[in-house]
Amino acid sequence: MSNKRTLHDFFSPPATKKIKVDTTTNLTTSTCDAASTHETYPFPVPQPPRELLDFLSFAPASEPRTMNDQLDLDLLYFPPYIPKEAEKDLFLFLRRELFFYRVQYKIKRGAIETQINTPRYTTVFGVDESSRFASDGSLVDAQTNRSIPKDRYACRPRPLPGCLDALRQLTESCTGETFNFCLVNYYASGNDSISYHSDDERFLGPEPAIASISLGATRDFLMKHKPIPPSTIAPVAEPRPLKLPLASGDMVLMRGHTQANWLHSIPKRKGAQSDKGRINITFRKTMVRGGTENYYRYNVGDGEVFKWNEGKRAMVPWAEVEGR
Ligand SMILES: O=C(O)CCC(=O)C(=O)O
Ligand SMILES: [Fe+2]
Repeated sequence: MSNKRTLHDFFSPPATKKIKVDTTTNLTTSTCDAASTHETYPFPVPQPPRELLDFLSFAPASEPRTMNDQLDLDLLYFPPYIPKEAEKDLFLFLRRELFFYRVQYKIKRGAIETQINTPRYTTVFGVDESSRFASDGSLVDAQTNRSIPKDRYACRPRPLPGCLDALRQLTESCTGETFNFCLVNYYASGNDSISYHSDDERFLGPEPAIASISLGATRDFLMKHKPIPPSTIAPVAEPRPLKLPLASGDMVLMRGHTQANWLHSIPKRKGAQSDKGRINITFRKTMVRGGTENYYRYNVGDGEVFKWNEGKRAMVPWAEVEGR
């Protein structure tokens, strides 16, 4: 669990090579100071300032606590993971520079259709294991390296911008896991939330590892075991619910049997810090196409783009900002 390669190395071009900016595809690779662009991005995402990257490369900022003393629970908790010197600037940078969505969709149960308004801002980057992004930003088949068939995806997968890809690399080296997706949540206030769920979709494989980084306002992360049928009660203590008050810079790695057996949530919150925003970044590994479709549908959707507005101190529709 060490991180010998610095983020400086990651962003610096190799000494012998010239930075190559591909003008035909509107994509710059993340090895230089140029902003990350892609035909699917509404606007470019700049690289973080050098000092921020320097501090980030000292992650993890603490030794992790293993939490596996309960039935099916397997967590690594880093309080904190992001160094103190970087946590606030990273929060401000990501809130200011990323594009977000407020996804709405309908679910049908029997004859009843319900409108769901996702109670937080979301955005997502990445593609499942069947494909990868070539250096020109196009998608190629992971096995053959040939362009993917046009109908492989109904959605339009987006590569991780340099800032999130640097965090991904760091997190891979700190956890020994590998990730191909990055989901970002922005909770604008204590009124935004995520209800109890588990990230146990089949497209993540049998024992998915999910690294979850918190920035900004402290929010309670609640966990509870899924109901255990009475007949299968094992001769172990009944699992107790957990409450982790996740502070800015903390990371929780959920792995092993956790997703299959535990639910987690960020409930609405009143009082302390409830007027402050919080960013959550999760890194995951999606095995098949269905996962890519699912993540873009529920984290980008087809609604308008939001961007942080410093004057209004709020996410506002990007079209409004641009005067389009
Ligand atoms: O915001 C968090 O800490 C949790 C987010 C989460 O559970 C998810 O995106 O699946
Ligand atoms: Fe989750």
